[in-house]
Parts: sequence; C-alpha cells; structure tokens
Amino acid sequence: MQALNTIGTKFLGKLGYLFRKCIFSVVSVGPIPTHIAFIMDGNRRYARKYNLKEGSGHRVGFLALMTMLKYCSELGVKYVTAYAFSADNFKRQPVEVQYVMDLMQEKIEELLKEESTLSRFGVRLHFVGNLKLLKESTRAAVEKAMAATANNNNIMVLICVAYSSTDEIVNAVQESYNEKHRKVQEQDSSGSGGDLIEVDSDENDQEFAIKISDLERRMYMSVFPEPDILVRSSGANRLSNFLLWQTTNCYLYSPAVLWPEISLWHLVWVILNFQRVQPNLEKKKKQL
Ligand SMILES: CC(C)=CCC/C(C)=C/CC/C(C)=C/COP(=O)(O)OP(=O)(O)O
Repeated sequence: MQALNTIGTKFLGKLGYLFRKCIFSVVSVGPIPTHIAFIMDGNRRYARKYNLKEGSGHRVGFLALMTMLKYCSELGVKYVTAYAFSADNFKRQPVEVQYVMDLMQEKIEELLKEESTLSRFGVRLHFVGNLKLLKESTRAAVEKAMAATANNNNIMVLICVAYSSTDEIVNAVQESYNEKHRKVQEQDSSGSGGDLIEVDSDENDQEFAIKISDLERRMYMSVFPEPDILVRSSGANRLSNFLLWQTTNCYLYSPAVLWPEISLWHLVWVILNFQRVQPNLEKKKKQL
C-alpha cells in the first residue's frame, strides 16, 4: 500500500510538472521578468480561517514560498525576493516573534541538510536586513546558508528579515557619510602633514555631497537588480516599508488571496499582465 502511494505521488508530481511545462512554454512567448518580489501577507488570517493552531499559518506560508520558488525557477526567473519578517514585526507578541524566528531557523537548517537539493537547483540564498536583531542561533543559521550556497547561480533568493526600507535607506546614508568623512579626514591629514588646515566651506560641502549612486551601492538590495513585479497577497495595496527605493518602475499586483493560498494561476496571471505593460515600464526606466 505504501509503495502504491509513493508511485501515485511521484506520478502526480511528474504530471504536474509536464502540465506546468506546457503552460510556461506559452507564457515564455512574452518577456519573463528577471526579478519578482513577494510580500507574504495573510498567514495568521489563514490559520484563523481554517481553525488551525496559532503559528500554523506561517508553516503553510513557508510551503507556499517554496512552491513559488519552484515555479519561478522553472519559468527562468533569475531573482526572487521574499519579505519574511519586517523590523516592525518585532513589535508583535513575543511568543509570535519567537515562533517565526524558530520556524525560520528550523527551515533553514532543514534546507542545509538538503544542501544537495539547493545545489541541484542552483539556489543561492541571501538574507538581508538588520541581522543584528536576530538571536545568535538564527543568525548563525542564516550565515551558514549564505556561505553554503555562495557558488550556486541558477536562481538567487533574497530573504528580507528584520528589514525595513527606511532602515535600509538610513543605513546607506550613514555609511556614505562615514566614508566621505573618513576620506576628507585622510586627505586633510596627508595634505598638511598632520597640521590643521583651513578648508574652504564650499569645497568642504562638495567633498561631503552624497550622490544617488553612493546610496545605491550601499543598499542591502544592491546585490539584486530592481524588481520587475511586486506581489502582495491578501488584497492589501500598501508597500508596508518594503523596497520603497527600488519599486519606482515595478508592476504591483495585489490578489485577494491569503499568502498560503497563492497558486500557479496567480503567478501566471501577474506575468501575463506584466508582459502587457513591460514595454512601457522599460521606456520609463530609460527616461530616468
Ligand atoms: C525560512 C523562511 C524564509 C521562512 C519564512 C516563513 C514565513 C512564511 C514568514 C512570514 C512572516 C510574516 C510575519 C508574514 C506576514 O503575515 P501575517 O503574520 O502578518 O499575517 P496576517 O496578515 O494574517 O496577520
């Protein structure tokens, strides 16, 4: 009986794969987005809707993320970003924060045990955000996952944890300022042989001027191109402090479905809609 079940599951899996292959070959007639970002909203509501234990919604939400990654990889999407935990989420009940952190650590450790799967699919994992806010063991798992997948390059997956866009921008400004300040101090001390010199205030302003390119280089997201599509589940059409800097020319889609319920059809639908507006978005990018 067990063997029959296994054969049945494998057969259905293969059938599903062939079915998606057909759908994706039709979708691929148009341009495939390079980068899709997800705001995984509605996990708690999902648990409430189905009378599940608190926290179970996040578990099903993790499976939904894995499914989306599989579809994106099959479609040839090169970069996927997921908003896993915002800096603001730390203000939630300590028990919930603890639950999500433990779940994240558990899943990362499971993925690491299956390192061969990550390598087979060429998945590279990046984690960004204020990682100092994570507890030691979670941060260690995150760092291990980044190091273990550093040589994979089929699909880049960026997980935002303890992330907020405003924090990302402030951090980039602070780092740019610190670097300019250090350079000016170095110049001053080498130019004057260590003596104090008077610096013309206009010249000084010039030295301290921060350019957009300075900030872009220091964004947590600088490792990825800007997203082409941002999907926020559960029908809310707010950005909630996510990728504010990077979404000027991004196609936004907000299906009225809770994150654990997101499906193949939502992905296909958003890509078809993106393809409709893509020439216009490209034109806008060039006008910048
Ligand atoms: C390893 C890894 C990447 C794990 C990720 C696990 C996961 C799905 C995290 C989502 C966390 C979260 C706060 C989602 C928002 O839904 P919500 O809780 O705000 O739901 P609600 O909108 O119904 O209140």
